[in-house]
Amino acid sequence: MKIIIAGAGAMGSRFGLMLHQAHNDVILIDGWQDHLDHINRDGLIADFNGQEIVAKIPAYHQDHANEIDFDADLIIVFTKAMQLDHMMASIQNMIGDQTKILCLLNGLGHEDTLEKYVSKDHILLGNTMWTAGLTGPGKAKLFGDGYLELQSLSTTGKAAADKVIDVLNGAKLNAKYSEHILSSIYRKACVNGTMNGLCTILDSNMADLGATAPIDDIVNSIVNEFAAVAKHEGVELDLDQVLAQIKSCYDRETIGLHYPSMYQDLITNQRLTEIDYINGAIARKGQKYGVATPYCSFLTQLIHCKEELLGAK
Ligand SMILES: NC(=O)C1=CN([C@@H]2O[C@H](COP(=O)(O)OP(=O)(O)OC[C@H]3O[C@@H](n4cnc5c(N)ncnc54)[C@H](OP(=O)(O)O)[C@@H]3O)[C@@H](O)[C@H]2O)C=CC1
Ligand SMILES: CC(C)(CO)C(=O)C(=O)O
Repeated sequence: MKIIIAGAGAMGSRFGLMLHQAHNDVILIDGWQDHLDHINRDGLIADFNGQEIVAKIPAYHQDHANEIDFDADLIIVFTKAMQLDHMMASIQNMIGDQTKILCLLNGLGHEDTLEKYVSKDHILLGNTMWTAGLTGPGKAKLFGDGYLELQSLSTTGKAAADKVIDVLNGAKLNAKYSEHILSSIYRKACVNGTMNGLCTILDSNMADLGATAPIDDIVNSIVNEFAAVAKHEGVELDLDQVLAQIKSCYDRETIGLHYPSMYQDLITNQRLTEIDYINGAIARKGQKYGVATPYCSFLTQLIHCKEELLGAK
C-alpha cells in the first residue's frame, strides 16, 4: 500500500518504520527540518526493542507537500493535536478521491478538524495504545507492545477500513475495527487524562506513578468527570474497563517505564502540550453541560502554569 505518514515525530516514526518493514511504500512528511535532514541523510535510526534498525524512508517538509508526486492510498496523520489543522492544509492536494485518512491522535474532537478538509468517506477515526519516543532528530526509541482501533466515519466505509486493517496487521500493529470508536476515544482520553498530566506534573513514569498510595483516588475522580461529560455526548463509559486500561499502563514489563507524550513535550523538549484537547476539553464541555470538573480544570491549569514556567513554545 502507498502510505504517507503526515507528522513523523515519535509515533509517526514508529508506524512509518513498521509499515516500511512490512514492504509498504511509505513516505514521511513533517515540519521539523533537522529531523527530516537526518532521516534523508542517515535513515531513520530506531532502537527497536533493543535492536538498532536503520530504515531508508524518504522524508519531506510539509511546506513542499504540493511538489510530491505520490498517489497515496492511506495517509496516517500523527501530528500533535494543535498541529493537525496546519498539516491537513499542507497535504490537501495529496488527498485523492480514494485516499483514506487515518487519525490516531490523542484527545477529543479531531474529526471536526478533519471534516474541514475532507468528507466522512475519507475518514478513519481511531486511537492507539502504542507508545514511542524520539531521542534526537532522526532517532526513535521504540519498545513494548500496543494496539489500535479504528472506525470509518462513513456508513459504507467498512470494507475499505478492513483493507487498511489488513495492511496494519501485516506490519504487526494489532489493529481492529471498532463499532463505537467514540467510546474507545473517550476511554483512551481517560488514560491520557490521568497518565499524561499527572506524570508531567509529578515528574514520573507511569509505573512509578501507579505505585503511589493516592493514585487510585485521583484516577477515580478524574475518570468520573470524563464519564459524566461523556454521558452528555451519548457515550456510556464502562468504568471497570477504563480503570483496567489505565492500570495496564503501570506494568513495568510492558509500557510502565514510558514517560507519556505530554512529559516528552513539556519536560524533555519544553514544547506546548495537548492538555486543552484532553482534560481541558472535559473542563470546557463540563461548563457547557453543567457538569463540575474540578480535577480536570485544576490539572489543565497546573499544566498551563508549568508551560509558562518552562517557557514552552
Ligand atoms: N508518544 C507516544 O508514546 C504517544 C503519542 N500519541 C499521540 O500521537 C500524536 C503524535 O505524538 P508524538 O509522536 O509523541 O509527537 P512528537 O512530539 O514526537 O512529534 C510531533 C511533531 O512535533 C514536532 N517535534 C517533535 N519533537 C520536536 C523537537 N524536539 N524539536 C522540534 N520539533 C519537534 C514535529 O513537527 P513540527 O516540527 O512540525 O512541529 C513532529 O512532527 C499526539 O497526538 C500524541 O498525543 C499517542 C499514543 C502514544
Ligand atoms: C502511552 C500513553 C497511553 C500514556 O498515556 C499515551 O497515549 C501517551 O504517551 O500519550
